[in-house]
Amino acid sequence: MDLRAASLVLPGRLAGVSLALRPGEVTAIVGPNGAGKSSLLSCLSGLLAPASGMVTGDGTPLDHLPPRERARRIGYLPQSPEVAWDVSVRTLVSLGRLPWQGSPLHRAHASAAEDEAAIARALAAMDLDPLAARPVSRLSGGERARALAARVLAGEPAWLLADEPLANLDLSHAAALVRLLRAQAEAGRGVVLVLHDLATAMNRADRVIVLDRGQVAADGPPHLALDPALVSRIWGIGARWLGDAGARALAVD
Ligand SMILES: Nc1ncnc2c1ncn2[C@@H]1O[C@H](COP(=O)(O)OP(=O)(O)OP(=O)(O)O)[C@@H](O)[C@H]1O
Repeated sequence: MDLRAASLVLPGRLAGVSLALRPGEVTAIVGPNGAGKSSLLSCLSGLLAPASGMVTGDGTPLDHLPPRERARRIGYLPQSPEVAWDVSVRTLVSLGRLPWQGSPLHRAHASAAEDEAAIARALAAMDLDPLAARPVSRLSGGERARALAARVLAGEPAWLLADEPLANLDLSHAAALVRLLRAQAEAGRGVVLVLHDLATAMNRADRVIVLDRGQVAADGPPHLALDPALVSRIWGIGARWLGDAGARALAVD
């Protein structure tokens, strides 16, 4: 499924954003605080309705899809997800399978074995096996972030939309999550990440969208979208890229 945004407007947040996102790629959305990144990701997930404009998946407006079908297609990890109940990590992750559960006669119904296998894959991918029985209230901030990411991964959606998924992770878990998301894209899924770390966007994304004051300021391959002159202008800093392709670092004055 492709994912398209047409002229999205949310007063004070998005000022006419149009994008065509492709599966099989890691797309990074970057921009200063308040640029509209989270608002755009919420609209792309179908959870926030724009005042005008439309988001479509393969030409179908997202609000025409039944909620479970939309959830099977689009997994969304918000910036500060709430955990409503103090369940175990395993139970939290298993909630990611809800979109696949329903009547056994339903076309998209998953068997219990498929659910178990997806939950096991997500727990292992986020290095949560030793914590699976632990109540969520007794996790560190980064462990909780990994559990919430695993919940989304367990749903095995066609699109993974994640708002600053690396923010609370240590270096090795952040690197593991980036590798996993790249592998998901290589397997044909769509991956869209809001990132603050421009070096991760430069080195690990296939495409970078720079948002500024609710508008797309640049959109393209990382080395073009993250041109130092544009970075300097939009973030209001002196910026230079150092090092070789794939391992660039941003030097900020
Ligand atoms: N629920 C809301 N209602 C109205 N305005 C909002 C709401 N949430 C955010 N805003 C405003 O919309 C603009 C864009 O916010 P958004 O959270 O999308 O930015 P962002 O780029 O994700 O920022 P950050 O990097 O700080 O997370 C900001 O000016 C913000 O103050």
